Amino acid sequence: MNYVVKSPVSLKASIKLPASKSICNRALILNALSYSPYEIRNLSDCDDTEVMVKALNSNDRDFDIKAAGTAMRFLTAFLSKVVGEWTITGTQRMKNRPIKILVDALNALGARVEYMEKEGYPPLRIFGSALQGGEISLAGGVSSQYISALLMIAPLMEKGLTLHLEGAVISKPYINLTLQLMEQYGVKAEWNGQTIKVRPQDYHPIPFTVESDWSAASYWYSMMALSKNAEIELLGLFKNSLQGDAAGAKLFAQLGVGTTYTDRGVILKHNGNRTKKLNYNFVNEPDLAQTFVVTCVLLNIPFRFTGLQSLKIKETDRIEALKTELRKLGYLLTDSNDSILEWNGERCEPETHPVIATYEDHRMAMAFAPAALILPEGIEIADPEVVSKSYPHYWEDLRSTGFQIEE
Ligand SMILES: O=C(O)C1=C[C@@H](OP(=O)(O)O)[C@@H](O)[C@H](O)C1
Ligand SMILES: C=C(OP(=O)(O)O)C(=O)O
Repeated sequence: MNYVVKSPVSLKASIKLPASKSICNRALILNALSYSPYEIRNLSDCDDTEVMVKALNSNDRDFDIKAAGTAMRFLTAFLSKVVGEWTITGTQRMKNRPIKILVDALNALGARVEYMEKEGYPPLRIFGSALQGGEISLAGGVSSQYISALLMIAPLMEKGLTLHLEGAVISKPYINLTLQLMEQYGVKAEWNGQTIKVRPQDYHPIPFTVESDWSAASYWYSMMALSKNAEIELLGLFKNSLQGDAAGAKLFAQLGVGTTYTDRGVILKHNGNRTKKLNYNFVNEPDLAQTFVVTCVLLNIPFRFTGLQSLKIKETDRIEALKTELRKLGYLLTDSNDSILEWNGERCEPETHPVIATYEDHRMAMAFAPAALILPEGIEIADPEVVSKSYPHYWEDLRSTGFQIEE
């Protein structure tokens, strides 16, 4: 199925964004580890959180977490300390997303995790037992989710855990998010330079409410940047958010979108500033990269984005996907070093009837939809249901604000 998305005459929106799946999936693990009697409030109904809820509440021994990176990594660590024999698998893409760094770390800490198919990749067979813990080194430049996964189970290891992170550490705000949430559940860690230390401790259950998702907010910021006449309010976002992607607000200020914080969320307004070129290192906010790439070309703002090394192992190779799909709209992007994407205004003939492929990647669909505000014919998006990974109500929210969406 494809959707053709067409612009509303004017865009007036007050949107209740989905809850952050990163926070939901951590809170679910921490609730389980603290034997919490409390139900998490404002839990997302997105796929990535649903697979986690299902796994944690089932009596099965075999889990399919579909396309959820956090669920794959967090549950692998979690299950390795729950006595029993478990298997965990996911989509075809998940079977090609590396997990060796985490598996090696767990095995070095006393776990027994084996590959069921290809060495280094899911599916996995996990023989859960009490974990000894101790001191290990692991690469910090592939995915922070391995580190978050280990940290959450660390206080329950017999000797605790000392993690030496090797090389540059990517997606650091997600590690901070993990540590902050652990602290809310009563566990302290120390992070000095390249070393994170967690002593043996118990978690304490707390009532917990999940914030709205700053990554999801970015698509509405993009719509604001691309429309002449719009009023957009986004509910449930906080200035002092635990989420690294809250940094998107500052960055969008350079693309003409100002943010006013209220006691119920944010109000977006045009601020009259637009940079001539945007240079930015996305190493801390990889999930915002697609939003900014698409928004910049449509605003005709050249850019040089670095720190994109993790994009190749996400839901799809996002660097390739962006280049291929923007070429259909007449924009020629250049990549280098597997981590840099640039555009200096290079154009080519656009396709007459472009259809944006989404590669089972929610962010491809969500980042391209705002193009409807600029392209006279609207924008056609293939397999639009992919948004359910993090934002199941995305198309309903667009419709509610006047976008026309036809199959
Ligand atoms: O820990 C998390 O919740 C996440 C960490 C990031 O992954 P990497 O650490 O693999 O970059 C991010 O891209 C993902 O959407 C969610
Ligand atoms: C990369 C993402 O998710 P994950 O790695 O958790 O599958 C994402 O949501 O953009």
